[in-house]
Amino acid sequence: MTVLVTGGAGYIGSHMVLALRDAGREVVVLDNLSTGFRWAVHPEAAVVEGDCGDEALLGKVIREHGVDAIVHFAGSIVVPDSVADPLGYYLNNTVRSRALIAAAVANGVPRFLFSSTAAVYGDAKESPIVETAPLDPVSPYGTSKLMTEMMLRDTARAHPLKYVALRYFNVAGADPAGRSGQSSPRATHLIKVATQAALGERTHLDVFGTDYPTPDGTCLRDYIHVSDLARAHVLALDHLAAGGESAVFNCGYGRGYSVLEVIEAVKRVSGVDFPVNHAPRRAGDPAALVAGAGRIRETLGWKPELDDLDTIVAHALAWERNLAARRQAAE
Ligand SMILES: NC(=O)c1ccc[n+]([C@@H]2O[C@H](COP(=O)([O-])OP(=O)(O)OC[C@H]3O[C@@H](n4cnc5c(N)ncnc54)[C@H](O)[C@@H]3O)[C@@H](O)[C@H]2O)c1
Ligand SMILES: O=c1ccn([C@@H]2O[C@H](COP(=O)(O)OP(=O)(O)O[C@H]3O[C@H](CO)[C@@H](O)[C@H](O)[C@H]3O)[C@@H](O)[C@H]2O)c(=O)[nH]1
Repeated sequence: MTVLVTGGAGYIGSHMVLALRDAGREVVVLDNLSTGFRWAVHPEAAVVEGDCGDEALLGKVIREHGVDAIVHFAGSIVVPDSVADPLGYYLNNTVRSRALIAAAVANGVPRFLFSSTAAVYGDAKESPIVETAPLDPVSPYGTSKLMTEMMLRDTARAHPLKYVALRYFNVAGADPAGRSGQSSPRATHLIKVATQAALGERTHLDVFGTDYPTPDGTCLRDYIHVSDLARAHVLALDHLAAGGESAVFNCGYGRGYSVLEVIEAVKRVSGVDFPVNHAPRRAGDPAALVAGAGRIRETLGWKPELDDLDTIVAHALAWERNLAARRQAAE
């Protein structure tokens, strides 16, 4: 079984490649390296530099490598950018996903995993949010992902293709063995930015909004360790290979931490008291996003191994130090 991983040079995709290689699977990565890094890909995985919307290239890769499962991470991920450039997001996340699904069907690939997001729920009225909650994205990013979920649902009804859509909550941390991590210098994610502040790479951290209807006034999020998330994907592939039905799963631990709690954790773990400013709310931030996380445990037997905020922060910090050392070595 060869698994095609689109976006395998990116943050989450590179951890999936590690998990697949750790499980002894053959892997081919397709990535256009727009935000990913070739060095982030496990050395035993094949790498094709190209676009996941290029149907001719996809057909060639699928046939040459004998691909029988596709895991689709490639996409654009910054919510405010999607508000400024909706058509760019619909092109990269929706139109190109359509091409990839079409190539899967045309070449008889039977299994497909898709990186979806908690953003498909929008401003959820309930917390925790279960998979059957209303789908009402408030950003083009969320809509672009929901449209792909719908394409997969309809395609799976018409063709012999089974799929799993995994709706990630807030992905954080880094490979415990230090082989990969969040490497984009422009990343906007809270834990990444806070570790950069702890290491003096940023002067301070802004807290976007302190007047939310939450216990301390800052937003609640469900932070899931990237390596636990990658293992969930391996189990989802096993589920489909064993004849399991197409499904949609939330990926989170089912517990929310506030922005201030995360900052405290980064200060505690790093031992550095960096400056924190209170700033206005950021557009499009829901107050609370916490996963109803039962379905994935019951269906896939997924058991988190790294469900601990300090562990997530410690691994993120270790990776940030690793990146700093790489930069120094390159100078
Ligand atoms: N990071 C999160 O918290 C989070 C949360 C929910 C969902 N997701 C989803 O997970 C997936 C991976 O996110 P990430 O955080 O690893 O982001 P990332 O930017 O690190 O990875 C995306 C990868 O896809 C590649 N890529 C982008 N467009 C491409 C294209 N058209 N053809 C080929 N390659 C392309 C990039 O070069 C990069 O390597 C995305 O689909 C994202 O929407 C991420
Ligand atoms: O410098 C910062 C960065 C973030 N935040 C806050 O921290 C929380 C988390 O923000 P961030 O880490 O940027 O993640 P989200 O905006 O929650 O989005 C992530 O998680 C979503 C699912 O929950 C996914 O859909 C998105 O792709 C992914 O980027 C939010 O309240 C932000 O306002 C700050 O206060 N200061």
